[in-house]
Amino acid sequence: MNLDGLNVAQKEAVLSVEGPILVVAGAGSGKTRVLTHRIAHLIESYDIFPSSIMAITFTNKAANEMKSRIEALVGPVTSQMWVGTFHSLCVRILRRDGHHIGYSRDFVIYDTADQKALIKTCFKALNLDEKQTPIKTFQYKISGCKNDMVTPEAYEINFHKDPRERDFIKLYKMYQDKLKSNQALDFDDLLIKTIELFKKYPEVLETYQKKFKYIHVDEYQDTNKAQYMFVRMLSAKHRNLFVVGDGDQSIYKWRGADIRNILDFEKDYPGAKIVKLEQNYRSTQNILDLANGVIKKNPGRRDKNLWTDAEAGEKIRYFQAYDEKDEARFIVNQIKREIREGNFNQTDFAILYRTNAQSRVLEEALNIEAIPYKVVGGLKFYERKEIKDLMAYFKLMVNGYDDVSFLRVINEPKRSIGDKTIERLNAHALERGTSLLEACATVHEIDGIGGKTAEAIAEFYKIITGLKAKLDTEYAGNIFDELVSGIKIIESYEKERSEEADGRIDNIYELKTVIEEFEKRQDHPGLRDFLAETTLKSDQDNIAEVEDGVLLMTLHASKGLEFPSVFLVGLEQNLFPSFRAQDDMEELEEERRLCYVGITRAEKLLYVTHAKNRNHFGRFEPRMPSVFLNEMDQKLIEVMGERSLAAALKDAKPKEISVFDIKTPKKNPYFANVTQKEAPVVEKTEQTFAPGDKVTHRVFGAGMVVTVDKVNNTLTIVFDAHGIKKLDPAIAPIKVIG
Ligand SMILES: Nc1ncnc2c1ncn2[C@@H]1O[C@H](COP(=O)(O)OP(=O)(O)OP(=O)(O)O)[C@@H](O)[C@H]1O
Ligand SMILES: [Mg+2]
Repeated sequence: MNLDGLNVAQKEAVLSVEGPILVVAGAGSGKTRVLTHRIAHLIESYDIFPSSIMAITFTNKAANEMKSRIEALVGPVTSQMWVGTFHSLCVRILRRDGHHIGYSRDFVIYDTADQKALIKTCFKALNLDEKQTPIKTFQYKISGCKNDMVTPEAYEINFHKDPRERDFIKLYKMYQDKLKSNQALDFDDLLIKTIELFKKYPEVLETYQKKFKYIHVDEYQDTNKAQYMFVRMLSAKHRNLFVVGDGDQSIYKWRGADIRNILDFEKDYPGAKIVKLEQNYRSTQNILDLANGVIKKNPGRRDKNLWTDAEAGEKIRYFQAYDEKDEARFIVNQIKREIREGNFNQTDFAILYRTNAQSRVLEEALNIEAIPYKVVGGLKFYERKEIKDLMAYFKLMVNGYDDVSFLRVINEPKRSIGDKTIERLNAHALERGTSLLEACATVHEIDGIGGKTAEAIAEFYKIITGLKAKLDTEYAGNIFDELVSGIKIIESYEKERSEEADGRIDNIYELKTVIEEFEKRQDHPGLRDFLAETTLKSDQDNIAEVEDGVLLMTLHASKGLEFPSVFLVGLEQNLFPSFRAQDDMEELEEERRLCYVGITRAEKLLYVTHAKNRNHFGRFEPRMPSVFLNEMDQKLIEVMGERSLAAALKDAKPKEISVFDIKTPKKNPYFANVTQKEAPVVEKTEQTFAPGDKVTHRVFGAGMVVTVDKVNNTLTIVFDAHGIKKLDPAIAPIKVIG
């Protein structure tokens, strides 16, 4: 096999055939390339059967990419290898051998929606109240347990004394039983059950161990406990495990990824060969220097200095925008200019942001200039669930006959209105020849709908018709506010306390911003007009969406990918780094790794932008530049706008942008309601903490202290909905609750 396209260190890795091997290296140093070449080399030079090779990665996109890279090297035999995501490989194993542990080969896989429906059934059976604990909370908790391989039984042993955990224990057990009796597995189970199979049936494990003589894992730094176990068991016999990763790119702690898997590789696999790659083939030296400078600020990492043969390249282009629209306009103008000057094609650009809600303004700016774009791994703004729901409310206000919109929102957020009730309402409407909405007016006359359900429907009717009456007199922004508070949609997402729900809340406020901006351009209250305009616009959006457009995606979705020109946008405190990092060092370090991932996606040109003000939660607020901007070497930066980075940072008084100085976390509007309900939180306290203490944190909610480290002054706390965190008790807004 031709190894010309590899450097010395890469060759060393590719030519290592036996034993455990870890390739640990920074971004763009060819880890994925080494992994695919190694597989090709095994086949071509050692006549290894393709069917004895396994290669694992994290996303379907990455798996397909890997397959085609291998295929380009060795041709169609690729199809005999097992190349896939952890989940897809486990499915294959369970289809063949799941019968040992009671699963037929036709088991079904439950996606998140199915999973939710099943949890709901369990809620009913156990008489649990969805309003008290949202289904999502338990859904995340189950997933968290499974990622850490904690069974219901194990959970019970640890937490049975805690009365607040009893419901969860019952639910988790019932959920597992029902999955089993439905012959169903959820995503997390795919791994868990495979491991269970291997543990209970060593002879089954042995056949796979014998079959897979060579196992490969890309992005090893993001494996969680279950994935780690899976790999460990499979490779135990031959010990030919080849993993590649970069501790600096571990960005999935919130999904249970454990960076220690990579740090401990030598310990876990004695005699392992470690190969380090230092030459980067992706980016210019300026881009690399910037990345190195930022990631260096993370303590406790092994320093590695990426270098490149490539030229210094363009400087990093910095722009401070007046607000998010100005930022979007700047980006679009730059894209247009670069294309016009023949430097890049439209497919060469990627815009990376921290939160999904940021895409809206960017999409709009691209639309105005008719630049085709594609939102990768996510939905366009107007296709997102919460936005569609609110738009359906508006449609229903404008047109009470719109039964489709009615059905979309009658039980959204949850009002305990089930299929039976809908059938009865429908029959009632048919009988009277009215719309479903009108049928609600006389809900108390319908047989079989009574009590709370009837009240909920009556309330729904009241809200819609009440707002309908104001459509021509009241400003759309106010109607929006009344609707959102009337249906309690924010509260319902707040209760979930998950990243996903936080994103949805962001989007809801973003919609308010859109509405208010629209209205500013009108001389009359304009919800009707707004609705008409956006419906048209979102149709046009579809026209603009093409495969070869500008790419928009979150930083998380960009891992492993590369683009000639990258915009890293919204570099502002409490956005990137996220507000979650404001009093949590570990979160901040994870955000910094995310920043490193973002910077290192760029090949030739990198822009970093931030806005001085931003519409956020429906308010126009001043923003502080991100602490990461402060960490960027200004010598590498070229100022694009009127204001230099130095000036922006000076204005913001460096003190204010150092997260280390923040003692009192700013109140976060997400949690405004939650905070009000809780007892006042003592900020700086003389409280003492002991392992086992139940605590509540203003942002992360309820949790339990696991360890108290007096030397470093940190507490390790397991939060119900946010996993394990290390916090400084002097800074974090925590309170012992008994
Ligand atoms: N020896 C080499 N000669 C030429 N190009 C190379 C070489 N090694 C890697 N490359 C190219 O450099 C780019 C980055 O490689 P690759 O994606 O494998 O890096 P990586 O370490 O997996 O990055 P990440 O950490 O971002 O996943 C790719 O375009 C790859 O083809
Ligand atoms: Mg890679």
